[in-house]
Amino acid sequence: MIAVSKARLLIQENIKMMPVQVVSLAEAAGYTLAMDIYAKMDIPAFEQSSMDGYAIRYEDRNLNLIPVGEMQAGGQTQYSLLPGQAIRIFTGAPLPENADTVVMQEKVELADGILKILDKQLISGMNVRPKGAETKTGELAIQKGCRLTPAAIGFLAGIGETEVPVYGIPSVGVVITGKELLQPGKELAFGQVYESNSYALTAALRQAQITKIKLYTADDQLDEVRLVMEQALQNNDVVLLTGGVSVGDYDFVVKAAELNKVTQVFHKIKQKPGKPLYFGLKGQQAVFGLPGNPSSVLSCFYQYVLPALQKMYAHVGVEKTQPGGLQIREAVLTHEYKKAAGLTHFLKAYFENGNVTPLNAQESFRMSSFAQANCMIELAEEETGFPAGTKVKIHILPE
Ligand SMILES: Nc1nc2c(c(=O)[nH]1)N[C@H]1C(S)=C(S)[C@@H](COP(=O)(O)OP(=O)(O)OC[C@H]3O[C@@H](n4cnc5c(N)ncnc54)[C@H](O)[C@@H]3O)O[C@H]1N2
Ligand code: MOO
Repeated sequence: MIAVSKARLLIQENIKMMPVQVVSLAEAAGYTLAMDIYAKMDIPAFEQSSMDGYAIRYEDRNLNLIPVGEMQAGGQTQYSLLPGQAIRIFTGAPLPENADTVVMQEKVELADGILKILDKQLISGMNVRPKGAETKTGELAIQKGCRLTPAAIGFLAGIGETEVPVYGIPSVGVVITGKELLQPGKELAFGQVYESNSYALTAALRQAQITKIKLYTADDQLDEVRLVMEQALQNNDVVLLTGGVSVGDYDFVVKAAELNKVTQVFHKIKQKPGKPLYFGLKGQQAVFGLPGNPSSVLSCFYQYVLPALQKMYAHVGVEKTQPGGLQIREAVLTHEYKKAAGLTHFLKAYFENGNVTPLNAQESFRMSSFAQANCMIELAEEETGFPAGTKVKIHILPE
């Protein structure tokens, strides 16, 4: 058995980033940019009005001006101002030649075809967006490693990009093992339990931007687990198995991984829940054997699988080595908590205003506390007593 810190390190050291691919901007949300993007053009591509009003020559501001035309956003006609002239202009329209300033329509007086400027605060260049104010041709527009948020995608579209190089987001095969499992909605026979791990994992994967998810099921027989794992490895970048990873006579995940030429990196961590967690590699593919108890599955997902996936698609920064995963904070324990030494404990807990309360029902077969939790408390392996008021490390669960 290895320590939690060692397991985290082994995952970070062994997980490799996904190859770079090009995706259309429309499909790019959530990906991480794999190359610097340089602006191909000046944006705005022309001097542009930022207000509805009148385009003028600043030096003419005290004259009686004659409006001689109109420029609408998208209009095709270009005007050239002569001294004493103005052009009616609208937000987004190109400035006429020789104009340098736009006066808001609220700050003019127009009577009998004569325009007077009333704006005492008017300064030269006011209400004009310079050409290239957003990006200049050849300039770095957005850096490699940026996450493609809605804002980043809008920015890239606005400077004329249509596709972007990104780190691929891994596809994930979820293999559910267990003879006792029944789909929810059907009537339970003796000894059966509702299959819930695939639901929790699929939801957690979707929350982590993973959309290519394939589900597989396998009975508790070595040959079947081996075969299904083989199929999952053929079709996915990452394979998550639940159940069958402990020491019982019907636990075949570790053996099946070996038969599939998956190299074990570790099996068993000094932690509760999720002690029998397995991690192996087949080339660049990662295999996680998640201990079957529903709460162990989700706990291991957040602590180990999520940081691994996030490293693969560079969610946590391209050149950086921080582990990713859940956001970590410190909080003050509201109630005393005791545990034995020897295992790191992850407790389902509720965090509010800097305080954290461990919830009831911490057993790994129970999900009711997890369903109410908004964080997990991490209690160190060798520590035993945690009086109320102790500062503890917490991991914030995604909403
Ligand atoms: N002698 C020992 N026994 C066990 C040990 C040990 O160290 N020595 N470790 C225990 C711990 S801790 C855990 S965690 C479990 C992990 O066992 P497995 O990964 O082999 O999981 P299973 O035995 O297949 O199932 C455990 C439990 O979870 C339920 N389960 C499984 N899959 C699902 C699913 N998809 N949906 C809902 N529930 C599921 C299953 O019915 C069992 O109740 O081993 C302990 N034993
Ligand atoms: O690791 Mo187990 O999850 O304690 O039941």
